[in-house]
Amino acid sequence: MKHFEVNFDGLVGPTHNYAGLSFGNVASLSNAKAASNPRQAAKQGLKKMKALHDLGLKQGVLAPQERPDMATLRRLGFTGTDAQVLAKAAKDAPHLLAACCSASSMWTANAATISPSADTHDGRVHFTPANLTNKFHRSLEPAVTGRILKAIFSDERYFKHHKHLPDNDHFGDEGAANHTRLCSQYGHAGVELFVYGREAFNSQAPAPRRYPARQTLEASQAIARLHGLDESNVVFMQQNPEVIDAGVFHNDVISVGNQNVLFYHQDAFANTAADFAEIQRKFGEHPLHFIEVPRQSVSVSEAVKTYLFNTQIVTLPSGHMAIIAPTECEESDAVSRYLAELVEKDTPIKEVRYMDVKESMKNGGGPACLRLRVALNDQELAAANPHCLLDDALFTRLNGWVDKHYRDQLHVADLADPALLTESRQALDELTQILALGSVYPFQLA
Ligand SMILES: N=C(N)NCCC[C@H](NC(=O)CCC(=O)O)C(=O)O
Repeated sequence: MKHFEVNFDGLVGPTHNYAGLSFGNVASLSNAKAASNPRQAAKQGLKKMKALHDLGLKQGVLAPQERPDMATLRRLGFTGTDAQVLAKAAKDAPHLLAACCSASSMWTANAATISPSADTHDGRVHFTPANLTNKFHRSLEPAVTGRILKAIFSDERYFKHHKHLPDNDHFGDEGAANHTRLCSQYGHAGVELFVYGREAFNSQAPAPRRYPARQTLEASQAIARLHGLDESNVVFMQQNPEVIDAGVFHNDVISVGNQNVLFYHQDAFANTAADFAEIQRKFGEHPLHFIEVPRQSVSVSEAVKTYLFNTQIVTLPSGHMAIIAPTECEESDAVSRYLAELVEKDTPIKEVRYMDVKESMKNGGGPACLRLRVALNDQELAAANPHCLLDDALFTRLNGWVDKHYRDQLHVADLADPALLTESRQALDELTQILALGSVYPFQLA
């Protein structure tokens, strides 16, 4: 049996904008109210997907959410026609309108946590959408995320879908951004690392003071239980609260793993020595590479600025690993020097590829935020919706679809434009046909 890691990248939605919605996310706040370019953002994302496909990797596409989220605006008390709802929200509560227009579902690392069949008790692939409770605009995502995942992974013989955790900060869950899996081969049982920011039911435990810890230990434990993971294959690790306060709002901004490599910053974790000893013990005999980046080489603030750790480490068909980094890393002397040295060292990482995802980066989303990893064997892959797997034809078709429907400039003031709602719904209606998703959006189900 063959095994693959399939990266499902989020397609950037037509309302991509900079609204400064994410307290604790430095880029989101510093670019608040800047003009965005949704067309370019979507094309940058597609280009990254195509580049990974061309490297010989399996690449999937996840559809964006319906925005503006009219159902939520109505639930919050705005009434009348769609145009009236938008106008009233823009006048009385522009912050709510912005939240209901965010294209944040593009960062599919936050869509869900996924455990491959080799790790779970029932031998199925388990999916739990993230509740994203810490940010209102993101808390609007899980129901539709669940529907989209079910439309791709529908065969119950292979796939098990759970409901997102209770919508409360005690169970704040940010999905795969705080979850990494180490393994010798994708199809072999691995060690799943769950990294959390605070303990919700223990006020004595360490926690950040300035910025929120979005993921709780209790949420991570619940996911491990739901997915039927064996205690001997799971490690719960606390993120260093000081780095959360320095702008590391998800663990994937300070560490990334792939197969037998864990690449991380010296300051990433609260209890590095004890946690790594547990990982090593649970991982067994196979060689494991802990690649630590010392703060003398790259400071935490440089890592946050450049997203050195929000890189994708991928295993190429040759067996070597490549690191897919944002161009911001190339533009930093310290980081580009570090990466040039890294590929010469005795580790599996042998090449660096820089990708331009600047439209996403300005909201704090790097290459790794834009993808959700799903490890599948060949039977599971054959059972997944083939229309969501990228090939040259789908790449060309999606580029044409973006050209047809997307604006090349969007200001926060444009979010109330009723034409944007019509354009977005037309685009998404066509997209569900291209990706053969059926009806997944509220406007399609109404
Ligand atoms: N690290 C990972 N995996 N994902 C990055 C998510 C970025 C996202 N930004 C935003 O939601 C900003 C939207 C705005 O401000 O308009 C967030 O903070 O949740």
